[in-house]
Order: sequence, then structure tokens, then C-alpha cells
Amino acid sequence: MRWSKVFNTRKLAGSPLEAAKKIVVFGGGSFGTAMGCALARQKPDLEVVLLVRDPYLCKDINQLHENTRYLKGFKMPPNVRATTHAPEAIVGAQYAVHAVPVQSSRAFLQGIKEYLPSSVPIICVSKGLEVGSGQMMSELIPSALERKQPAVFLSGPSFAKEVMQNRPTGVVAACKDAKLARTVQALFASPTMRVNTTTDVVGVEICGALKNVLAIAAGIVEGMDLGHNALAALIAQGCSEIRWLAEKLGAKPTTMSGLSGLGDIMLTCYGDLSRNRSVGMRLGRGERLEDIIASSSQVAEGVATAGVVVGLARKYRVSLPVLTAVAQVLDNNLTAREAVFHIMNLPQIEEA
Ligand SMILES: NC(=O)C1=CN([C@@H]2O[C@H](COP(=O)(O)OP(=O)(O)OC[C@H]3O[C@@H](n4cnc5c(N)ncnc54)[C@H](O)[C@@H]3O)[C@@H](O)[C@H]2O)C=CC1
Ligand SMILES: O=C(CO)COP(=O)(O)O
Repeated sequence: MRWSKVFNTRKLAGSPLEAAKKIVVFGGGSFGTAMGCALARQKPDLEVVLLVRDPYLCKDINQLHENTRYLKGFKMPPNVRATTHAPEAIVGAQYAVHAVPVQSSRAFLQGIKEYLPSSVPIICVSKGLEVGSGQMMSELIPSALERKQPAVFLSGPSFAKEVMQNRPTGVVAACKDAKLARTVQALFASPTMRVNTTTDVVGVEICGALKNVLAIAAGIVEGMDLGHNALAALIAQGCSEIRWLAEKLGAKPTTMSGLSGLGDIMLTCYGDLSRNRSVGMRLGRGERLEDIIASSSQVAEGVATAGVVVGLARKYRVSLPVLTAVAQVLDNNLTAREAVFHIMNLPQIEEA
């Protein structure tokens, strides 16, 4: 039995996991913590250091072995620790997992750039587009660091809580340097984590960013109780819109049907654990965005990314009715009800 049409015969010389002694994780939120713990479980003498901002959370992680703010009730492996001190977190690390929300990533990276050697690969798990520049993380990282830095983009259907529970998960590691993608594959691959590789960085990144916007739309439909037919039609249309934009950006069609595309779209649009979907559900039930954001301690990247998508649609001259309607609802230019009415009354089309 095999997962792929083709066998990957290329082997890495030596095991990256065996060679790794220390890995730093930027951002001790839910996903940084979960991925740090997934690595730590692989090798008990690997040092995994979470770089966090809050000294109280740092103390809890080190004394209680629990991330009491973002993953309450889950014990962390003893070889995971936290610090608020960037130079100490980074020194000697062979890899850096970047799990800081996209909109905070530029300032964060500028702040740590002098401590991070330019040879240390960044494994970026953040999904979204930067407001203002419109950049993807693969553009933002070199722009913020003002230099080239090896970077791999790890994406796919992977709720932090389920990774923390060590439940089966599949992700994809994207890097133009196929060897580095295979190195990251070997680092994270375990009996409970499958890691595919690809060189289609743009495809993986754009799918990861746009599925968050689509999940908000799916939540709106759910919150308005429009039914299963409406939800399925919306997600199918959203998939087409993501494909249209992804193709313009040069993404490969296979990425769209893979883990970072269809896989993550299904997870986030249907899965109860999605923060983006729950923002949409609350909007669909009539709550105001300000109140939703004020009552949530976790990031829903689709909220900021939605506005960027409007600019991309204009720039690449592609019509994205569902994805751009999300921005209109978030900006209070349309109510959820008006957005649905508008989309349902667009001209009937031939499928493309
Ligand atoms: N939670 C999940 O299931 C998954 C999340 N992701 C992505 O991972 C990224 C991080 O998400 P989560 O960990 O879930 O977010 P979170 O909301 O749980 O935590 C965010 C973390 O980033 C830190 N942070 C925020 N601004 C910062 C700054 N300026 N400097 C340093 N640290 C800062 C926060 O203190 C917090 O520790 C997002 O882009 C998200 O889309 C990807 C896959 C799954
Ligand atoms: O990206 C995710 C799972 O793959 C997490 O989605 P949310 O940010 O909507 O919770």
C-alpha cells in the first residue's frame, strides 16, 4: 500500500532528527506549542525552547509543564521549556519553527534578526497575508530579515489540539529547495504525523491563507442556519475562487487538491475547532466583529487576510464573489444577509 502515485526514492544522508540538538519555536500560542511538543515527543533528549512574551505563561510552562493559556489541561513533554529571552532561546538552535501570527511577524522578525544566524532554516507554520504589503510569509520573512534565510512552509489540516493529543495528522512541507523540504519531512514525520513535500511554495501558502477566509464564509452560512446545500455550494464556489487566484499566482493544480488545499479547506470549513469558522458563525448570528474579537484570546488570521484578498482580486483581475464578500461583511459594508442575497443573485454561469 502507498499514499502516492510515485515512490520517492531519494533518501537523505543521515537523520536530521538524530543530528538535531535544539529547536526554537517562535510564539508559544496553541500551534507553536503543539508543534514544539510533537517534535519533543520524537526525541527525549532534543531541547525544544518556546520563545514567549508573557513571563507568567513562561513560568507556568516551566513549572507546571502546561501551556495554561492556549492549551489548558495538556501536559507537555519534559524536554520542552519556555523563555522570554530571545538570544538565549535562539543560541545553538538548528531550526526555528515560526508560529507568530502573520500580522505580528514582521515586527517580531525584525526584533530577533540579530540573534538568528542566516543559516538557520525557518519552518513557518503561520497562514495568512500581510495587510499593507499583501505579502505571503515566503516574501515577508526575507523582507523583514533584510536577507535570504532558508525557509520551509508547513501547512495542511492540523488543529493544534489534535496535534497535542497525538492524533493522526497530515501536513505538507513546501520549499523551493526540495532537499530542505525532505529534511523538514524527516524531522516531523512520526507514526502520528505524515509529512508530504512539494516545491510549490506559492500554492501551499495561498491555499493556507485563503482557506481561513473561506472558513469565515462557511461559519456565516452555518450561523445563519442556511442548511447543508448552501454550505456545500459555498465551499465548492470558494474552492473555485481559491483555484482561480492560485493559478494566476503560478500555483500547481495538484496543490489545490492536496493537504494544504482541499484538506485544510475541509477541516476549517467543517471543523468545530476552527477559530475562523467560529468568527463567521458569530457574525452569521448577528454579533458585531469588534465584540467577537474582544472576547477571543486567539488569532483568526482570515479576518486580516480577507481585506488583502480584495486587493489581489483587483490586481490579478479575477472575480472572487465569496471571498471578497467576507471582507465586505467584516468591514460592515454588507450585512451577512445582504451578502448571501448578493451572491445568490449574481448572473447564472457556466462552470469553470
Ligand atoms: N491553532 C491551530 O490549530 C493552527 C494555527 N496555525 C497558524 O499558526 C499561527 C499561530 O497560530 P496560533 O498558535 O493558533 O495562535 P494563538 O492565537 O494561539 O497564539 C499566537 C501566539 O503568538 C504570540 N504573538 C502574537 N503577537 C506576537 C508578537 N508580536 N511577538 C511575539 N509573539 C507574538 C502570542 O503571544 C501567542 O503566543 C497562525 O498563523 C495560524 O493560522 C496553523 C495551523 C493550525
Ligand atoms: O489552520 C488551521 C488548521 O489547519 C487552524 O484553523 P483556525 O485558525 O481557523 O483555527
